[in-house]
Amino acid sequence: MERLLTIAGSDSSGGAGIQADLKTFSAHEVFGMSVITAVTAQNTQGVFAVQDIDPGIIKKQIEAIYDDILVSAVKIGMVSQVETIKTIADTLKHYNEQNIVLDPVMISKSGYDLLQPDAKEALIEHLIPLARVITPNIPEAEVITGRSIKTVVEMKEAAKMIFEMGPSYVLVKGGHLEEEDSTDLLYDGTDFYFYTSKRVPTKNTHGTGCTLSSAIAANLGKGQEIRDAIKNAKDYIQMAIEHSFSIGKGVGPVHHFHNWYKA
Ligand SMILES: Nc1ncnc2c1ncn2[C@@H]1O[C@H](COP(=O)(O)OP(=O)(O)O)[C@@H](O)[C@H]1O
Ligand SMILES: Cc1ncc(COP(=O)(O)OP(=O)(O)O)c(N)n1
Repeated sequence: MERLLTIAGSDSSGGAGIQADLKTFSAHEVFGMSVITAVTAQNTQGVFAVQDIDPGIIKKQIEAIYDDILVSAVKIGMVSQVETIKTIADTLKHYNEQNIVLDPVMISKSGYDLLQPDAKEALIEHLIPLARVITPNIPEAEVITGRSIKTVVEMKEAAKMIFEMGPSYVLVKGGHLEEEDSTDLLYDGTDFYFYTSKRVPTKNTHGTGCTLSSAIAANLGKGQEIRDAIKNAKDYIQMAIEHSFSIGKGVGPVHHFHNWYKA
């Protein structure tokens, strides 16, 4: 069985972060493992506090896994601070990990800084070059490139700029563009590929980015080619959003299907 690792933060409400990643891995019938970078106190209404995990313990968690278990692919989510980023990058380089999906988590939908503003440069310098695929949403792509993105043409320009930072592929997600469809675009350094789905009219989109990146990692871990991995992950997130639901008073979580592709 494929062995998938998520390196990310914990979401106490279970909709995003490590919890969403592990649910996604289970739904894809791969074995999930986790390295926790931070513990957040959050629910459907917002993020209220963050406790970063000591970088030494983050390193030990990664070593404990790699010294014992062959990892099929890794998803990286919330990395919080400069020392966390450097530690993850150095340790994954030590183990020569190539199959990395980087979700450059920066600000929660409720507006909380999940990446400290002074850590942006470290993310660009140390983690982006290691990524097989990076999956920024539009606000994240704007921060990384320093450019405003309001159109598909601007999404393409941003993808090109981010590609120059060293990942093998860039997937700019279009969930934040207010259009009838939700279109993500992949850039491989030469061509653009579009992944379009009908926008689901729901407020319950907590954890969409985490789920999509984990599904891509699971598919890559199974040996799928990048374009199939993204197409299948996009189908998964579409179904998960279509079946999202309200818990609590705010933005509810997406639903994770087991055996969804056999349904
Ligand atoms: N309302 C929606 N209907 C259908 N797909 C959506 C919707 N909102 C987001 N998506 C899709 O979910 C994934 C995550 O998108 P996005 O919201 O851009 O990222 P993030 O969750 O990181 O902010 C993308 O594939 C995007 O196209
Ligand atoms: C611990 C943790 N990690 C990541 C996120 C961001 O999740 P995302 O799916 O990108 O979007 P929102 O959940 O913020 O809607 C998070 N909230 N918590």
